[in-house]
Amino acid sequence: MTPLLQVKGIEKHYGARIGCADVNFDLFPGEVMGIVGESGSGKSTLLNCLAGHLTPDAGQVIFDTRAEGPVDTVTMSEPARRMLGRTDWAFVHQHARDGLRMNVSAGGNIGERLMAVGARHYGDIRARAVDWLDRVEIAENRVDDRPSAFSGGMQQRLQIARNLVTEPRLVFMDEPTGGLDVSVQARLLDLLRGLVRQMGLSALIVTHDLAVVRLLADRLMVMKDGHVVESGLTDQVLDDPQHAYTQLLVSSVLQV
Ligand SMILES: Nc1ncnc2c1ncn2[C@@H]1O[C@H](COP(=O)(O)OP(=O)(O)OP(=O)(O)O)[C@@H](O)[C@H]1O
Repeated sequence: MTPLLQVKGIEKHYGARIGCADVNFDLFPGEVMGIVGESGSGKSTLLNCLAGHLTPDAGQVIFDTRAEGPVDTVTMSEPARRMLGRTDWAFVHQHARDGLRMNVSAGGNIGERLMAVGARHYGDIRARAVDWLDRVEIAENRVDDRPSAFSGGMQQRLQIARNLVTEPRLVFMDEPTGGLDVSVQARLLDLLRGLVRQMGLSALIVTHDLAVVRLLADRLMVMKDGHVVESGLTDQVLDDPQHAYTQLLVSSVLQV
């Protein structure tokens, strides 16, 4: 099987400071990879390098595109990368307002993504928007409301609907449950788990919350000071951590 994503020697510095270095891994279709580590370990830098938001100083990010097969997204043109962002990729931000258009209705937020990939028929677009609102447990009668009228949890669910409606080949998620109340997090996590399973999603999920990776990720990479210090199957890494830092990370949570 061709990997969906091949990450080779990715490195990013901010002046003399290491953002991330020497990151190598493959992601296969239908796989969910968790990236964990404490604050400042380089998780967001890595995710942003992979999603084309930051240009790495070195390395390759080879993505198996729908249109042309495997392509290095680091060296591809900016317009081509932006097109990938609208078609093959999706990015779920920690703060829903970074991933939503706050002055556009909920239905419009979902419909816009569909139009970006060529949908034109108003009735079809609206029907799919309503269907996706339902899938993320937002009542149909909220379709014309703006996200600013939604709670934080609803906004996050809307952001997820907007991202998944076009059935992207790869979903990047940056702390998708961060900043929400614990009970809201649990519900969102449950919903995400259902969607990941139903859709067979391929995803990269950055989080500092081991419960998130325990529930969602097949595999795990543990980062410290910009480097991957341990990786493997999620259950294996969490139940039998080999690296002292992973042991510390796991033991610092009571129960995951
Ligand atoms: N724009 C920037 N300019 C300078 N240094 C940065 C910048 N962004 C990140 N860094 C540094 O790069 C390193 C990795 O940061 P990064 O934000 O990727 O970590 P993180 O694991 O995602 O942390 P958090 O969970 O707090 O977001 C840190 O030392 C950080 O201070």
